[in-house]
Order: sequence, then C-alpha cells, then structure tokens
Amino acid sequence: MTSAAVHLDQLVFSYADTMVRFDVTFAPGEITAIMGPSGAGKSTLLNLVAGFETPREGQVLIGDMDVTSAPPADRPVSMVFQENNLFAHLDIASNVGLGRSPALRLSATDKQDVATALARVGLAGMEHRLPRELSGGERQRVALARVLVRDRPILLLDEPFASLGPALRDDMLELLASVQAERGMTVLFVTHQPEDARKLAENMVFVEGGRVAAAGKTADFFKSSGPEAFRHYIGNERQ
Ligand SMILES: Nc1ncnc2c1ncn2[C@@H]1O[C@H](COP(=O)(O)OP(=O)(O)OP(=O)(O)O)[C@@H](O)[C@H]1O
Repeated sequence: MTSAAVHLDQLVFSYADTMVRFDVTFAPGEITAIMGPSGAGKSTLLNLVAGFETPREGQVLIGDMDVTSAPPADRPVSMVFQENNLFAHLDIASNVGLGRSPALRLSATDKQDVATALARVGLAGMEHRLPRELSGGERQRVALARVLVRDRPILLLDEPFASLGPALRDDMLELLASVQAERGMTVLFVTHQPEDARKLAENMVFVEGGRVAAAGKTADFFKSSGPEAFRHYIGNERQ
C-alpha cells in the first residue's frame, strides 16, 4: 500500500445554517490530529473526505485521484467513529469480514486475514461473540481489525477513544500507532484531548468557525510560540 496525501482544495460546503471552507493538505503516511471547539466543523471535514457530504465548490484529492464526486464506497478510505461501528446482530468475525466483502462472501484467505487481524488487535478467540458481549475498548479493537482487513491508505478517526478511560485510551493509542507504523496509512484523527495529539500525531490542524485556523507540526503547536488560537483554546479547556 502506498501512502497518499489528502488535499482539500478550496472546498466550500454548507448545511442550512453553517458554512465551512477548507483548504488544507494532510501529509501522506503520517498522523494528523484535528482539534478545535465543539461545532467548529471537524466531523464535517472528515465527512467530506469520506464522501458522506459533497462540497458545493472545490475538490477532494486523495493522492493524485480526484474523488470529489465519488461515492463513499469508491474512496480509498476507512472510518472509525466514537461508537456504533459494529452491527449488533453480527458476530465479531463477521463484523471484521465486512471490511473485505460487504456481502460477507469470504474466501478461505479472507477468513484467515480476519483471524489474523483479530489476533493483531488482541481479540483472538473472540470471533463468535456479539458486540454486546465485548467492552467498549474491545469493540473499538474490532473496528481497528476491520480497518486492517480493508487495507485502505486513508484512515479517518472521529474521537474513536473518547468514551474510554485514560489507561484504556493509552493502550488504544499505542495500538493505533503501531498499526499505522506497519501500514503507513495517512491518518486524520479528530480528538478533544491535547495529550492524544501529543502522543500520537506528528502534525496538527486546528479548526475554528468552519476554517483551518492553524496547521503545522504538533511539537510547534505546544511551544509557547505556538498558534495563538490553539493556545487560547487549550487554555480555556484546562480551566
Ligand atoms: N447534518 C447536519 N445538518 C445541519 N447542520 C449540521 C449537521 N451536521 C453538523 N451541522 C452543523 O455544522 C457545524 C459543524 O459541525 P461538526 O459536527 O462538523 O462540528 P465538530 O467540530 O465535529 O463538533 P464536535 O466537537 O462537537 O463533535 C455545527 O454548527 C453543526 O451544528
């Protein structure tokens, strides 16, 4: 799998009362944390990359491919949400297998890959459990196993570990970091936790009022000379 940049080129999109404009590039094969106040447009940005929303103007480029009008299924993208990533009536192996075949027509190799992915995320032996028989952290591991069998170059994560306690969140960040290092995916990671960004992400994008207010290296964001808007935001969050 080759790494691909994600480029939002002069994108304009609006809901009834809200307009966003994004013009930003996400570095190929690296993790970028996306932070910003509630309602700033972070999920909207991911949805535009995934194809769940279509811009009014501008282009979405993945590598050198223009996917602006491509439906979500045709984009080289996987997405993990905070919750509800799994189908409640399907066992874990089937939920992961959906990443390979939406109709669950799985070859022997596919089934082997599902088992390998589940072992990779620490869930060997749980193949036949239902999602409700797992903890919240284990359910997110299943979602990551599905990302592994999909094997797409772009991974979008929308606050994936926000419902987990701090120790478990750290475990998941480590797992995500090692999976990303193995596969070289371009990862866009929306989080409200500055510590998550610091631990995981090489780059940061700060979204405010439907715009990218600042973008750069994570290390620079956390310096006293870091972007004013970001420093103001984390200062407020910490009060
Ligand atoms: N389906 C929708 N219809 C209309 N407006 C929407 C819709 N989804 C989001 N919005 C509005 O668009 C703006 C951006 O929402 P978005 O979910 O992208 O913010 P966010 O930065 O992800 O927020 P949070 O951190 O709270 O998840 C908000 O003002 C929101 O109310």
